[in-house]
Order: sequence, then C-alpha cells, then structure tokens
Amino acid sequence: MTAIVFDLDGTLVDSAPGIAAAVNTALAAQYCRPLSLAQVTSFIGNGVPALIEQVAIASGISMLRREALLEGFRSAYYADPTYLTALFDGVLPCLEGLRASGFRLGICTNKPEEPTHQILDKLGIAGLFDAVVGGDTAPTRKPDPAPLHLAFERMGRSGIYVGDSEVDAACAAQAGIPFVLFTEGYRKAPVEDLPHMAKFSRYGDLSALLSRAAA
Ligand SMILES: O=C(O)COP(=O)(O)O
Ligand SMILES: [Mg+2]
Repeated sequence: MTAIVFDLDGTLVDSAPGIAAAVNTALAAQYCRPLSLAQVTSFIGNGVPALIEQVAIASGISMLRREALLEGFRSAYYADPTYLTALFDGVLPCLEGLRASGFRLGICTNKPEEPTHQILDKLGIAGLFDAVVGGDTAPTRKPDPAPLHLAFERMGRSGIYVGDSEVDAACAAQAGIPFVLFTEGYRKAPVEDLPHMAKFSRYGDLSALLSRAAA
C-alpha cells in the first residue's frame, strides 16, 4: 500500500499565528516594530534561516544583529511551538482513516525536527507517522528533492506528497513524486501556477481523493 507524506506548516497545522508571535517577540528584543500576521505568513515555507532573513530585511535589521534575532526567535518559538497552533479542521479523522485503510504516513517539513516533534506530540498525532523528516534532518531543505526522497525511503515505499506551497510543489516535481495541493494553506501564487496532480480544500475530501489516486 502507498505511503502518503505530508508537509506540516500550512498543510496539517495552522501555525502562522504562533510563528508570527515568536517573530514579534524576537523583534521586540531588537527594539523593532512587530510585523503583521500576513507578512510573516508570506515568509513561511523555506525553513527558519530563510524566515529570519526575510524578517530582518523587512525590519531593516543589519547582518550583525541577525544572529541575535535568530536566537530570540528560537528561544521564543521552541519554548512552546504549539502556542496559537492547531490542526486544520478534519485533519485528525482524515489521518486516522488513512491509517485504517492501510496507508503509511510520513512528514516532510522545512520546520526543524525538534519543534516538529513537539507539535506532533502535543497535538496528539505523533503516533500516526512512521517517518518524520525536518528542515535540519537532511543536508538540504525543500525544494531540494533529497528530504522528500528520504521520507519515502524511511518508510520503504513510494507514494504521494501532500503540501500547501510553491516550495512543496517544486520539491515534488523535482523528486518525480505526484503532488496533491491543499489550497487553504500559505501559498502565495495562484493554484494554477503550482504543478499538482489533484487539489483539495477540505480534509473530509482527501481520503477518497487519495484512494482514487493510489488505485
Ligand atoms: O518554513 C518552515 O519552517 C516550515 O514550513 P513547511 O512545514 O511548510 O515546510
Ligand atoms: Mg507548508
């Protein structure tokens, strides 16, 4: 039976408010004004170093202070990565249903492993996944295909990748893995600009879609 690998931020969890809160705590420590949720959301998807670089540019923070900004973000975010973070509607029954139908499940996210594991544990879904690949697991991050290949390798199966962003679509395309797009995440480009095999906006529709696709 096929494996299904999921992205995390903007796909399984709505984590942008928590990430924005930690960004703004780090900015306050550098005597900078807070950024809006929309602005921080637009920086999510390429991993923490890219997030902090974009925050620093938007806030006019010099290269010299970026390390302090990164440390401020890490200490605020890692203290509780589940703050203002929740599963999207219907995720839990969908994942349980997929497992019950015999699919193996994995995660491939650009979020570092430590907060990824904390989120999966505290939101009660850790036990559903056989492989978790974070932004610091492999030598490269998405859109490089290596982390996605690693997630499938760890499950010993091929399958489908489910994600929400340009980064995920590009990663799947480079890896030669079919991609299913969740349209309610943190994508910036129109749906038609992202290569995808299928798309969905409600988790209640995903199980039937994946069973058809994997048949
Ligand atoms: O940018 C991040 O840190 C994580 O984003 P992802 O879970 O969508 O890969
Ligand atoms: Mg994402």
